[in-house]
Amino acid sequence: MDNEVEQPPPYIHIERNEFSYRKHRKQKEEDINICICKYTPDNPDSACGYQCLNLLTSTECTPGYCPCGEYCKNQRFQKCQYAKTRLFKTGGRGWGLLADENIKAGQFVIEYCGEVISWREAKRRSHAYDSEGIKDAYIIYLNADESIDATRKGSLARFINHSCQPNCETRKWYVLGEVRVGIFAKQDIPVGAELSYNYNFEWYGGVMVRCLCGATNCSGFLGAKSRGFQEAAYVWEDDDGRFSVENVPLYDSDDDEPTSLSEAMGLPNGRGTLAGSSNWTSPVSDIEVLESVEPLDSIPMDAEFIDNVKRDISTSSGPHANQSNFSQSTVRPNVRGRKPKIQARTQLNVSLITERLASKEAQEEILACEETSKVGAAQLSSVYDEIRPAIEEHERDSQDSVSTSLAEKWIQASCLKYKADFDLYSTIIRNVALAPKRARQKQKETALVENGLKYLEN
Ligand SMILES: C[S@@+](CC[C@H](N)C(=O)[O-])C[C@H]1O[C@@H](n2cnc3c(N)ncnc32)[C@H](O)[C@@H]1O
Repeated sequence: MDNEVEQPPPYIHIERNEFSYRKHRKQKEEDINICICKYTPDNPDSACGYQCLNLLTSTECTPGYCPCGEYCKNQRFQKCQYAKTRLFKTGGRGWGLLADENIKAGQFVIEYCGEVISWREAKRRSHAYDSEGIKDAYIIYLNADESIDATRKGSLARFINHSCQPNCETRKWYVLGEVRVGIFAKQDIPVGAELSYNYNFEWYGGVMVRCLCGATNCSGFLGAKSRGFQEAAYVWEDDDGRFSVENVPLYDSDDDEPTSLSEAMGLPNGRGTLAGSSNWTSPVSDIEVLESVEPLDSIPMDAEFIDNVKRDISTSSGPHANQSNFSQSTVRPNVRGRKPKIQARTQLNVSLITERLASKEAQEEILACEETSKVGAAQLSSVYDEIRPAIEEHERDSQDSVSTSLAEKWIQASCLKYKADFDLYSTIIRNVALAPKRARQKQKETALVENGLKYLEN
């Protein structure tokens, strides 16, 4: 009889994050938040229950400082107060974790432990794991500078799979001066149900994985919304029954077969041709192309912008340059003989755009928006100056450690600045797109005046 029970690939089990590239931060006394809870035996919830100020700000109480002492219930990460879970083998998604007891909505399930590493190291390791053939990704985002890597060392949380309709979520908590990531139940989870959360972390290149979560709103691939996903093209079934993807094209055509290299290069037997050839018809509409008009991003913010635009775009030419404001998308030959990828690169109709942006109305409108944008930028930079000491004190370039009121100020200033920038760009686009309407309106007005004069003459 075969007594061997299948086990997941080996890893080192830890229940505390490990710090190899830097030391664990020591919590300074002045940084310790002390709540005002009081333990009373007849009301156990009084000991750092749902009204605890620390709990409400996702901060664990510090032992020795909490007024509730040993009764404090707000030290779940420190005391590893996890829900009961169990490993199991899924169909097609490797190992997974399931609830081994009923879990209540909002309950802390488990901490995502691993090695705390810098973003640079995360990127390096991710590529290294990829080339070592490690298919499962265990690196998650911690903050602007750091990640947690549970590939070699981690807690059971490393086995929780992704779902586009998850029953858990990740939450960040401050514990003794460090940020830690916990998995929390989003809803009541019955015993035996698989635990899942949405992998909202940046997918560092490498192979893409087809999502097998089965949710109706499934986005198709793990990390489908990440930047890394844009690079990729093929779905294959691995030996272990998992689907992986390499080089997924940005568009989804009705026939997904690979094209030959000659097709991809636009040679005579191919359907597509490189930009500039009259055979190619772009499936990308003008509206879609508008979203990615690159030169508009780089229009300088001063009164001489028209001249600069003229200079910047005077070199663009092409067969379609005089047909519309934004002409053909270009096609990048795919070196691996796959379908050509449509790139939303555009060529501009130079004279038309210059003419439209040169109108007095356009200039006035754009300059006014530019002014608002400058005010927004100045406000943002002054708020940043306020925040800087707090950031420097905490030796990290994030707003994790500033007060809520300052963070709110920062958010308001950022929104103002983004809105001003948006207004500026949309004004430029509107002036390019709507100028003919304005011209027609003027013609109409002139005609009305002329007709009126004629009427009076008669
Ligand atoms: C953090 S690990 C989860 C545990 C993993 N299943 C294991 O066996 O160790 C993430 C990896 O699990 C697999 N995975 C997780 N969720 C998936 C899903 N919804 N569909 C397909 N594969 C999934 C992918 O290979 C992914 O890189």
